[in-house]
Amino acid sequence: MILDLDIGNTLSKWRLKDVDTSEIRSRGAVWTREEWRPGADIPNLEVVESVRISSVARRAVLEETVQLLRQRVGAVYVASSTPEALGVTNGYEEPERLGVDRWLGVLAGYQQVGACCAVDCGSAITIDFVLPGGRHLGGYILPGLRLMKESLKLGTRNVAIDPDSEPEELLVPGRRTVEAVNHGIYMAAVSAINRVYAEVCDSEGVALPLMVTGGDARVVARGLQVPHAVWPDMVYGGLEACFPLTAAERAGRMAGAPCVPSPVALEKIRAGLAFSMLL
Ligand SMILES: Nc1ncnc2c1ncn2[C@@H]1O[C@H](COP(=O)(O)OP(=O)(O)OP(=O)(O)O)[C@@H](O)[C@H]1O
Ligand SMILES: CC(C)(CO)[C@@H](O)C(=O)NCCC(=O)O
Ligand SMILES: [K+]
Repeated sequence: MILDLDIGNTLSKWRLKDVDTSEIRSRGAVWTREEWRPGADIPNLEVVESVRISSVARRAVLEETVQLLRQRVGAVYVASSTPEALGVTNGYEEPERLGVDRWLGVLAGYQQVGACCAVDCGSAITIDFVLPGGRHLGGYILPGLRLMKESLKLGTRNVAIDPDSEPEELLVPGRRTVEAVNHGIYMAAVSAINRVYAEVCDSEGVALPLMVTGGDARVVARGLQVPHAVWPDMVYGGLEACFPLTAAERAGRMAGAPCVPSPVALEKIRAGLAFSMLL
């Protein structure tokens, strides 16, 4: 079994993947600040042969995790942001400073569709771009839905946006504090992504496929105006592409990779942008 670990700022997600069949056997999540110690929420390490890790947590968290896993598991692979990988060149001035979850998302996206826009809606919302030919441009970081809400300190932190609500409901003026906050932060996230996507496609002269991942991907994606795919396992896809272990992975197939719709024509994106500038 392969253990894939995605250690985020809030949650550490894991999944167990069968080396022989490439099937996902189980999944779970634990709070990142908690100790990585076997228990109900932790996979059984007895069955694990290799571990692949993406971590954006404090260095100490990763070090402790790796140290513990090395005692029990044959092979431990830790992903890092590099100047170049799998045909993509990292757009950061200091490539190693690009969050590795962003880098893995970009690599997965490029492997799946080539040039693209990769959005991660987690503790932070990140928006990254790769052009045809593999040049990563860099991207944008804004607070995630939860962080925006907590920073307001209006007593609404425990009332989450219902992930099943329709974007139309979420965009009307709120008539209670909790509604005003939820609708406000939803509007902030969704309109930032719509705008940044259009601006970058316009200035680079290319319509890009769009992929969305992270804990808030589903609800945020519903407010996006252009074709897109939700890809919950996008970061894991990057781990698979960097450290292929199964036959399917060696053939370039990532588990759970979605069918990504073609983007709308660049003229349409430009027309939408021109229209929003008039408002
Ligand atoms: N059970 C949950 N616990 C915490 N957050 C959740 C949960 N379910 C959904 N979320 C939402 O998911 C977001 C966290 O997403 P994700 O799990 O992708 O975070 P993360 O990986 O810790 O983030 P990052 O990688 O940006 O640090 C939160 O903003 C929250 O709104
Ligand atoms: C932005 C986050 C927190 C998103 O998970 C992560 O990618 C990170 O810690 N990045 C380092 C800073 C950067 O990417 O520029
Ligand atoms: K993440």
